[in-house]
Amino acid sequence: MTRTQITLVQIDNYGPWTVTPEPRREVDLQTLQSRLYADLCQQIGREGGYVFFARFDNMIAVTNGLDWADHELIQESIANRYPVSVSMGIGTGTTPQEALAEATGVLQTAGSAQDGTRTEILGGDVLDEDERAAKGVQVAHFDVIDVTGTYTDRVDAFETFIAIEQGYAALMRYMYGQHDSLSFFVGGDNVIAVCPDLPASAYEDAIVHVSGEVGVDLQVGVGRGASAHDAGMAAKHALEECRHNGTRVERALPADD
Ligand SMILES: Nc1nc2c(ncn2[C@@H]2O[C@H](COP(=O)(O)OP(=O)(O)OP(=O)(O)O)[C@@H](O)[C@H]2O)c(=O)[nH]1
Repeated sequence: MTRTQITLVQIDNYGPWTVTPEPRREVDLQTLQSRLYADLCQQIGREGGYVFFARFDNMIAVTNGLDWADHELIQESIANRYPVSVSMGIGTGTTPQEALAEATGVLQTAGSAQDGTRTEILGGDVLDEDERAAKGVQVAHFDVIDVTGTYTDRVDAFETFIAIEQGYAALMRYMYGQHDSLSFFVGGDNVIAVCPDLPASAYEDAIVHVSGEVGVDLQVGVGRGASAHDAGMAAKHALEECRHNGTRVERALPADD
């Protein structure tokens, strides 16, 4: 059974900071946001976690391999090196949706994202040792079939961008609404969904739905592991199987599944 640990990372009091004492240069904000994201990717990734940029001021991480001390260290390191600090809410659940709702509740209960006195919150529950060792993360790596031949080499780059974003929007809504899964665009034509235990038919239905709604054709590899990294690598290999076999859905799940 999946048991996902999700960490919501929120930049403290960021809205007011972006306009104090006057609006800050947009390129500087973009640089700060992308550096902070890259930094978190590296720090969370070192422990096998994944972090997604989401809205950049709110980033969502799958942190099954990270304990309380790991979170504390990351938070301290960010505050020491950036002009902003971050708060972190941690939640766990049998679905990613449930875990994120819990993580969000931790920060919302502590106060507003735009409260200058609510800074560096660290709260919530982490998985216990047994749960951390279990293969509790399911990752589905979706990509567009032949994006290069259908879009990149044929149509205007902005038309391609719109098509990919529409596919992403249709997929993220479907996977969240139907399957309590959290899907994130990760670049190119790729979307990574963090999912609970789902049968192959759920992924097939999602692909049919997106194709019917916005005409974007997807394939998906699904993996399972003790960390997002392990599950994600298995998913990438399964996606290669799709390419090799010409199939839409391939799953690489542990033998005891
Ligand atoms: N983040 C991320 N991006 C990737 C990955 N693989 C490919 N990409 C991006 O996706 C783009 C398209 O690559 P592909 O999906 O291999 O190309 P394709 O034409 O759709 O080919 P098929 O997927 O084999 O149908 C690349 O230019 C990269 O930007 C990946 O594993 N992760």
